[in-house]
Amino acid sequence: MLLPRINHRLLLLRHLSSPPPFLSSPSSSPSRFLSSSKPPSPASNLRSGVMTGPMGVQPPKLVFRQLFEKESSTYTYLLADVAHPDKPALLIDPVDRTVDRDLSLVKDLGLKLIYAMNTHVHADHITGTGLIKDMVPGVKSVISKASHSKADLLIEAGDKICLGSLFLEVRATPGHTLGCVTYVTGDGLDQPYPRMAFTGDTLLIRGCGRTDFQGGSSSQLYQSVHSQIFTLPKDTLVYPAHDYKGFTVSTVGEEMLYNPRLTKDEETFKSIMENLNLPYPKMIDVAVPANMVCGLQDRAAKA
Ligand SMILES: N[C@@H](CCC(=O)N[C@@H](CSS)C(=O)NCC(=O)O)C(=O)O
Repeated sequence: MLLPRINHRLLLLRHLSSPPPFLSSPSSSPSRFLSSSKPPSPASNLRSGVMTGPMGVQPPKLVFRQLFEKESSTYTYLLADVAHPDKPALLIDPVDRTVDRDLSLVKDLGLKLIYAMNTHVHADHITGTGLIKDMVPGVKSVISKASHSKADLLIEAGDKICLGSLFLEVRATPGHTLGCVTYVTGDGLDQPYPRMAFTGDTLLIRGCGRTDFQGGSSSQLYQSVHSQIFTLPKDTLVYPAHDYKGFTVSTVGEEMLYNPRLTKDEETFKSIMENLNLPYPKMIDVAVPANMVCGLQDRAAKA
């Protein structure tokens, strides 16, 4: 069967100097969100996992699912633009063990998976991006250039990853690892509201990623969170790559108030991080080399 060809140069807009047409219209200025006489209510934005725009009058566009892998307590996220004829979709931080489940959901929802993305080189599980590439022809694996890993698309801060008419901004948030990034949904009237930040292991709910291996640095993580995440609107939803306590989602405002590590000054934060005394992840020696090639461990060994 012939699959439609997708021009990935059009989908990945590097260091966009001027906003795309839909953002340049005066009606899409962020101040319109504030000046709306009818403020958005949660009910108007979230219906059965489908988000609409801030006024609740736009056709639903984003299909969003949070999926859990219980052995590593990892969250995988599925996003799709269902208003686009192709229904393009992407997965953030898929896990090898749950690829079948994730792909079957993609199929059930009639989506066309185009990207399998990582927020960073994981140390506790093997990414599903390699398996997904094998199972779904045409899917591109994505990871940051700063991770020094192999993938089809090596992204950098400022890149925009387009998904139909939705897009994700890339923010560099090193600290847990050198190459950690946070993907943030776009800013604009036709983008999901509130914005959503996929923080990987940089910012966890009431916690943060450890900084004691893989080029980690507590001072870098502190700066990353404060400059790249805590500067987002306070109602931005925070979706981490892990949760060990049963939380599913937080907001920037909530973490700015209640995160027990990141509400402290930098020196106190560093001391907290130096004294975590966490055992190394059980799979670190297998997971890191595999994830440096986006999980294509068998192929890399054979090559
Ligand atoms: N026990 C797990 C690993 C737990 C762990 O170290 N989690 C990491 C993220 S995965 S590398 C982390 O940063 N934790 C921060 C924290 O405060 O818990 C295993 O053996 O896999």
